[in-house]
Amino acid sequence: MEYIAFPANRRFDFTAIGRLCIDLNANEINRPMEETVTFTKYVGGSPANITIGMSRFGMKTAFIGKIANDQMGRFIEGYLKKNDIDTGNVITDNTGAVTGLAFTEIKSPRDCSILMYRDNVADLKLNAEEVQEDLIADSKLLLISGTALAKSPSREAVFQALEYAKKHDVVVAFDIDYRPYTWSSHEETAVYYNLAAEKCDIIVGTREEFDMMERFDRNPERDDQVTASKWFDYKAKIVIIKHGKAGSIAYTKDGASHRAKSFPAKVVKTFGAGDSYAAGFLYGVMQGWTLEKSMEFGSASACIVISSHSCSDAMPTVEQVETYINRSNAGEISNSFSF
Ligand SMILES: Nc1ncnc2c1ncn2[C@@H]1O[C@H](COP(=O)(O)OP(=O)(O)OP(=O)(O)O)[C@@H](O)[C@H]1O
Ligand SMILES: O=C(O)C[C@@H](O)[C@H](O)C(=O)CO
Repeated sequence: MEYIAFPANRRFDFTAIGRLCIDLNANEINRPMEETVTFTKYVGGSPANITIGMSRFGMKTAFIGKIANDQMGRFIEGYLKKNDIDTGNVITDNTGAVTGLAFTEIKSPRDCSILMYRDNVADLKLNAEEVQEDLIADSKLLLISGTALAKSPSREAVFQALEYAKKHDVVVAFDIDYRPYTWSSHEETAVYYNLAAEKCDIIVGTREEFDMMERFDRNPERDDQVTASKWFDYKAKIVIIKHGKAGSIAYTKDGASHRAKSFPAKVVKTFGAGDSYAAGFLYGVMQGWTLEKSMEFGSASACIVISSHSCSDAMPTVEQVETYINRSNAGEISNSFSF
């Protein structure tokens, strides 16, 4: 059954708008960041990670964003180009804004956190006039990421992109991607997340992220099915609620639910699971696979990334994901933690 009809004859399969930042992942792992000394630099930013993942899967990809006019901005742009991501709508800031930094702390495979430096970041200075309509019009799928809604003018840029997507029948996926450090209040977050979600065909988030969106009409009795059903009254065709190691559930407008278990993994760090899962799932849906197969592919993709030190660098190829699935099903991969 086809849940999403993607437009044909578009130059790009997948275009994302939002955060381009730098991950600085602690090299001395399994200890608090107070005790770490060295870090490895990777390109980061949830939408950037997802785009890199889609590109590794062989999709034709592009990015809409803003980078700092410094070495970090040029590092990011060079990495996107090296990964065959079109950067024609990646704008260099001229106001002296800086690159967002995500310092990652790996106290243990189960206890990871991210310290984010987000003051005066270039990615939130993308404005609506800088969003290229012709790029969106030439894309099959547009990904928006929740954190880009946190401040103006990035907020208005996202809504402009949504208007272009609607005008040109571009499918829209919304990765909720709630990062508290970037928002000033829960109420403001819920307002803008709901306004954006109403315009999206696919919505992906964790249970906690949907709870945040339901702030104004929260009902403790609400379950995933009720949460998902709200969005089918708008534009949504697929709503996915992620539950970490417990797997994920996709709900569809026909009232069906589709479940996926997680795969065993030798976990190094937990973050990056959501981005790699989203890339794998969206890739599967774009291939016309069943939701179960797409979720399975996303789940295995996530395991590869959480078993690695990085997020962006670790984004796998189709062959690597298929091999992971086969090895896991053959019992060759166990749930273990690397120490
Ligand atoms: N410990 C784990 N072991 C195996 N698979 C996992 C694990 N954690 C997450 N996953 C897989 O990744 C998917 C997404 O993970 P999760 O629900 O944690 O999303 P997220 O919170 O957005 O991730 P992130 O930590 O990157 O923000 C899960 O549905 C599952 O398939
Ligand atoms: O999205 C962010 O700003 C943090 C990412 O760069 C980091 O790789 C991560 O947390 C992935 O989920």
